[in-house]
Amino acid sequence: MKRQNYLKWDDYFMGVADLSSKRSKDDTSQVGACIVNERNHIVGIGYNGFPIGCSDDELPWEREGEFLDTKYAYVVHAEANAILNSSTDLLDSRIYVTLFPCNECAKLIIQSGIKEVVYLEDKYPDLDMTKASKKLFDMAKIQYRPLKNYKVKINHEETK
Ligand SMILES: O=c1[nH]c(=O)n([C@H]2C[C@H](O)[C@@H](COP(=O)(O)O)O2)cc1CO
Ligand SMILES: [Zn+2]
Repeated sequence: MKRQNYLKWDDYFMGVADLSSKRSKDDTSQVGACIVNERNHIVGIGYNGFPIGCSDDELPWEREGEFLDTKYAYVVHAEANAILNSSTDLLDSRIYVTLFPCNECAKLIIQSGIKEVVYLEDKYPDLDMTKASKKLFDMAKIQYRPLKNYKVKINHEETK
C-alpha cells in the first residue's frame, strides 16, 4: 500500500529553505530560500549573509545605530543569494522563502522570471518595503501564498 504520510512537495522545499536558514549568523532573523523549477528540481538555495570575502568577524550584525554600523548596509538577502547561486534559467520557477521578501528581493524575483512565491512568515506586513513588494508582485502577476501547516521545522539548536 502507498505510504500516506510522505513529505509533500511544499513541505519538502520549505524544509530545504528552513534548513538553509540555519546557516545564517544573523541573531534576529535567519532567512532561507529555495528555488524550484517546473519539474520540481531545486535550482538555487540561499540564506542571508555577508558577501563572499567580507568577514562576519569584521562587519556588524547590529540592527540599530548609524547605517554603516548596521547589518543593513552589508547583508545579502536569502532570495538574492538563491537567485545568484542558481545555475539555470529561472523562468516559471517558484521560490520558497521563510520570510516574506522585501521590495529589493521582489524586484530580483520578478526580473529573474520566478512566477510564484511561497513563504512561511509575513513578519513585517506594515512596513512600506512589504507593501511595495506586494504592489510589485500584484502588478507583475506573481502569485504569493503562505505555506500553512508547515510541520517539518528544523530544530538544530534543540538537538545540539
Ligand atoms: O527579504 C528579506 N530577505 C532577507 O534575507 N532578509 C534578511 C536581512 C537581514 O539579515 C534580516 C532582517 O533582519 P531584521 O529582522 O533584524 O530586520 O533578514 C530580510 C528580508 C526582508 O525583511
Ligand atoms: Zn530582501
